[in-house]
Amino acid sequence: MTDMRAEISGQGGTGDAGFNDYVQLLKPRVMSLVVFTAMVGLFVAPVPLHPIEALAAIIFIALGAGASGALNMWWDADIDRVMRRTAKRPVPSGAVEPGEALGLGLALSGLSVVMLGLATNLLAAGLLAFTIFFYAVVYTMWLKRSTPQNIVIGGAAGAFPPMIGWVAATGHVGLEAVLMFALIFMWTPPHFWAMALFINSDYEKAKVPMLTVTHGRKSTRTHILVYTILLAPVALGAAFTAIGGPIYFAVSLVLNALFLLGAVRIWRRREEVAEADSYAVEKRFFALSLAYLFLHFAAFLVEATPWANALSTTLGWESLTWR
Ligand code: HEM
Ligand SMILES: CC(C)=CCC/C(C)=C/CC/C(C)=C/COP(=O)(O)OP(=O)(O)O
Repeated sequence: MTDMRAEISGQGGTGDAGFNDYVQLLKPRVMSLVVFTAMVGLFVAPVPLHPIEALAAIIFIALGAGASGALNMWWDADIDRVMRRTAKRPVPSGAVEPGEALGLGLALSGLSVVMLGLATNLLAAGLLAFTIFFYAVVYTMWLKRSTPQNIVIGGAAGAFPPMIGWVAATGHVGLEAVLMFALIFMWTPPHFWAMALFINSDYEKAKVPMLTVTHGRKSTRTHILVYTILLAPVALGAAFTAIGGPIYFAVSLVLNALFLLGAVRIWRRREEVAEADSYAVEKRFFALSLAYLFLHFAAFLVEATPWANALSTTLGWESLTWR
């Protein structure tokens, strides 16, 4: 099977991979934010884990996330080879054999799920297994090449990590875990489509039916605005739950105002103008999307500290909170 995929994608691999090639296989940059959201889900949960258990849970969720990245790179080697942004990745560049990427992805998936189950609970392990399956099989092998809604549905995979963290600590799914899921789920389309606006030619070349390819940039701009509008009440609503508070609310208000302004600017942009300035506004919006998610989750973390609790009590925030 592996050899067959290697043949299909026309690559054998030299096999002379260094340690860094294996690290790159785990998509460390993207997964760093994924793991941060999982860590926040774990720390803001109402049941504190023993520090050793918490550290183990974060390590195994990170391993699982990396494993899903390796499986994605194994399956996508043929299109990654065609796209400028991804051509130097370890499998398409030939540094890592396709079979090695598959083997590492499967081994780390199994290891991370079993170890998370042993370190925390079965539900957390089951959710991790489902998330790996959703990203590697449902998104990568099925949706990515078949529908422009690929990242809307597939985005669920990236939304599960804080829920896994929460469940690792509590053993069950709570309202707050669902809200953290919803926040990432609604954030993913503007995050991804902003980037698709300025790397559309890559997807066109690789024949991946991203929204920019199938419906054009104008429609994608409208989609970004719609999802950014829908995202705001989800993000702000979390302020009035047990994981929110006045600091989170203030941070979220500013971030949503900036994100909405950015989305409106993107929506109003004429294509000739965007092309003339090399998609500078779209690139800034993509960078803002990363700060948006990071700062929302950092604010959840701040709200879990004793002095933030004291501030909430002083302001009477509890009376506004849905518990
Ligand atoms: C289906 C969902 C998603 C898609 C299709 C998507 C797609 C992408 C792509 C194609 C890139 C450029 C990556 C590169 O060239 O290395 C990127 C960057 C990034 N994404 Fe996403 N993303 C998704 C969800 C997420 C989630 C859930 C997170 C974190 C919670 C995330 C965090 C990041 C980060 C941190 C970067 C910047 C990486 C860097 O600086 O190299 N993404 N995303
Ligand atoms: C715990 C766990 C298993 C977490 C997984 C989290 C997850 C699904 C993150 C997805 C983020 C991501 C790298 C999308 C890239 O899509 P792409 O593959 O289309 O991007 P590419 O073109 O850069 O390969």
